[in-house]
Amino acid sequence: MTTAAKINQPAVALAIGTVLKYIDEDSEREGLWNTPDRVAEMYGELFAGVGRDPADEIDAIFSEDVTPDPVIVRDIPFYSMCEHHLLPFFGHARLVYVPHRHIAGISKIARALDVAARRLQVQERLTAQLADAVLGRVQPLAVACRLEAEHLCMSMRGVRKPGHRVITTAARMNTAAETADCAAAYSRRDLLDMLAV
Ligand SMILES: Nc1nc2c(ncn2[C@@H]2O[C@H](COP(=O)(O)OP(=O)(O)OP(=O)(O)O)[C@@H](O)[C@H]2O)c(=O)[nH]1
Ligand SMILES: [Zn+2]
Repeated sequence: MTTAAKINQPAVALAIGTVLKYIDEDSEREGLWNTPDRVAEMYGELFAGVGRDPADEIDAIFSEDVTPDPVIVRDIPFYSMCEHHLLPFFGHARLVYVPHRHIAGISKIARALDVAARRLQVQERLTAQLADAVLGRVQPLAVACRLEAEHLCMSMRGVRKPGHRVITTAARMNTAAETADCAAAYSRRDLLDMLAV
């Protein structure tokens, strides 16, 4: 189990205070008095996944009722932070996995997504980290994820395209010797097709 890296809130608050001094014409005004501390506390929440392994969240694994029939979880909301602009990107995730010897507690998949999302991210890496967490911990025959999101750095600034959607996918086959043949029954395309509807 990895230990979460707690952000240094006093140091972050100090830095935010400096930023405020340079971006506001009157950074001493009442409305901003507590802003550095508030933002530091908020960053503690938004970046609570730093130093944690998303796979550790998948700690309810069951060995009964396992059949190799695909399990699909869809429309799990997530919020993450773009590492280029420190602005949110947010949307919904879908995941399909084909059980082998285990099924996962479904809420644990959403927890793994949250841990991976609560750090500075790009959407592609977030998608891959979720697929890898399920592959590593549940050891299914195959798993695929699809994330659909809007990036505020593309909506409220820069190219200014509000309402756009970015779709990223990650598919993983279990290549362990005992599962390779069964996993081969599913192609990446099969899995991604299941997530497209
Ligand atoms: N692939 C990928 N790109 C991202 C993600 N989030 C933001 N970006 C992009 O990262 C790029 C950074 O480009 P730069 O040219 O360095 O930054 P910029 O001048 O602010 O770019 P613009 O956003 O085009 O104004 C932009 O094209 C963003 O759209 C992400 O999750 N995945
Ligand atoms: Zn960005």
